[in-house]
Amino acid sequence: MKVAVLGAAGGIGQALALLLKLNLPAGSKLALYDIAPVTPGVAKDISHIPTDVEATGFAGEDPSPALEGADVVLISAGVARKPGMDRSDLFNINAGIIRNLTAKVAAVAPTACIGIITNPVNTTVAIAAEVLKEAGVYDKNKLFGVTTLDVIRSETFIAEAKGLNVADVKLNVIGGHSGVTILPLLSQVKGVEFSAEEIASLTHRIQNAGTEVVEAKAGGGSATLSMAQAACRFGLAVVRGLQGEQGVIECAYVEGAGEHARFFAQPIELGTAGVKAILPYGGLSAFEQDALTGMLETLKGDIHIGEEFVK
Ligand SMILES: NC(=O)c1ccc[n+]([C@@H]2O[C@H](COP(=O)([O-])OP(=O)(O)OC[C@H]3O[C@@H](n4cnc5c(N)ncnc54)[C@H](O)[C@@H]3O)[C@@H](O)[C@H]2O)c1
Ligand SMILES: O=C(O)C[C@H](O)C(=O)O
Repeated sequence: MKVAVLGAAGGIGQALALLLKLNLPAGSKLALYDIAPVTPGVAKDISHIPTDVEATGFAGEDPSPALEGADVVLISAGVARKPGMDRSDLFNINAGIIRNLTAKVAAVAPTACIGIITNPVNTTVAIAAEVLKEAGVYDKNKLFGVTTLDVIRSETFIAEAKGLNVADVKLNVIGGHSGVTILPLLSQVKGVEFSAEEIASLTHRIQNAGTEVVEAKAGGGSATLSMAQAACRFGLAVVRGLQGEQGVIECAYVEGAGEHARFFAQPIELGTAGVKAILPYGGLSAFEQDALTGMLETLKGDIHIGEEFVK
């Protein structure tokens, strides 16, 4: 199994590279690419860690050597928010980066599963899909917006608020990855009751958790370490599915049947060819139904911007 990380010298990329070096199955290959000249050094650095994962690093304008033979490509290349910015403010720079990198993936590793971390995810995934389509290699079962950070935040905040063992907290987070489009289904957490105030405040905290980190980092960027853990969890799930493990389930932002929007974050089962099945996300409370209805215009608008960018 070969996993490539594009944007590997960044805050997410370096931490993700470390986690993958520690956690990928024995015999895996890990290719790190970034425009930053330090990238071969990042690979050299983690290559001294004694695990059976071979790390190589590539810098410069061309990601092709990192992509050759890749089964999974995780993309975190691009700029991050500063206080006062929305994720959509990153579009002007990140849209072009995702377009160019996805075109390289289409040319060099056209059957790879691609996980997009770069913001604004609601839009960058639509850009990647259109680029892959233009290249004639789009497989909707192999393109994912990585929304796992919303899931791990939900698990953490709910466990803290209710005094639960975090390992016991399971829920789906559906919709997209920004503001009101992030919808944690708190009503599905087993064994706890939430008051209406708790539902409102926990939902708000999960939706604004990215901003919480951006403000706390005071101009030094956005979430990197928690994001790396989230991307590692998701990347390993994709690898486990590709290797034939049964019952591998995560939420991700994928193109499904389009009941709500072309792309929608929802629970999926991963298999040997990417998405094996889109799973039902379960019943919604009245609060969640309203929130779902209320987000759709924003989500569809974000997707439309991505589709138009490529046309
Ligand atoms: N999906 C999520 O939940 C989530 C969470 C956190 C951050 N993000 C997003 O991830 C992205 C990266 O965040 P970060 O904190 O790692 O930023 P960063 O600035 O620390 O790292 C970005 C890296 O991308 C590299 N880069 C830029 N253009 C490139 C290109 N064309 N090819 C290859 N590499 C390129 C830079 O050299 C840099 O090393 C941002 O867009 C951020 O908003 C998403
Ligand atoms: O908030 C950001 O800009 C980064 C990321 O999307 C996050 O949720 O932390």
